[in-house]
Amino acid sequence: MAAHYYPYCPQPDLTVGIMSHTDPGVLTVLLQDQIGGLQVKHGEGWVDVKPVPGAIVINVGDIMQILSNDEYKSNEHRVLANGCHEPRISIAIFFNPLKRDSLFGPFPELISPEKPAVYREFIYTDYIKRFFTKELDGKSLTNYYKL
Ligand SMILES: O=C(O)CCC(=O)C(=O)O
Ligand SMILES: [Fe+2]
Repeated sequence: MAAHYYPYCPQPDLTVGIMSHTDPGVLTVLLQDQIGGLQVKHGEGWVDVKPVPGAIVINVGDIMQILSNDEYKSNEHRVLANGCHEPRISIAIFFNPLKRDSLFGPFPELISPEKPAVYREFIYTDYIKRFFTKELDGKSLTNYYKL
């Protein structure tokens, strides 16, 4: 779980809240307050994920993309710097695999001659180490494991 606190930024055009990234796990459940600033990539552009009172945001993570052999796609998202005069708060709960020493890769049921495996297998511990030693930079984690 992560609790994010985005203080007021007097020059929001000069920086960002969180750089563009995808979440590495299976799914993320995100609760944001009413301030706004979360955006999701759509094509080459960015779309505001407007706060809806009582609603949660579900992000598909990279491991879901890999396990599903690209049936589900992890979504690139970012948070703008907060130009509002009150802080923004969000809480993210990350659902991650428990068996960290096991091999991960596309489910065999989702591999066929028509749809070969898109990703090679790997140990989750190595994968998560890679995530924490790189910058937040869009879809580089899934791209790294592509065949
Ligand atoms: O603060 C937000 O709305 C997003 C946070 C986020 O992307 C994350 O924790 O991975
Ligand atoms: Fe995220």
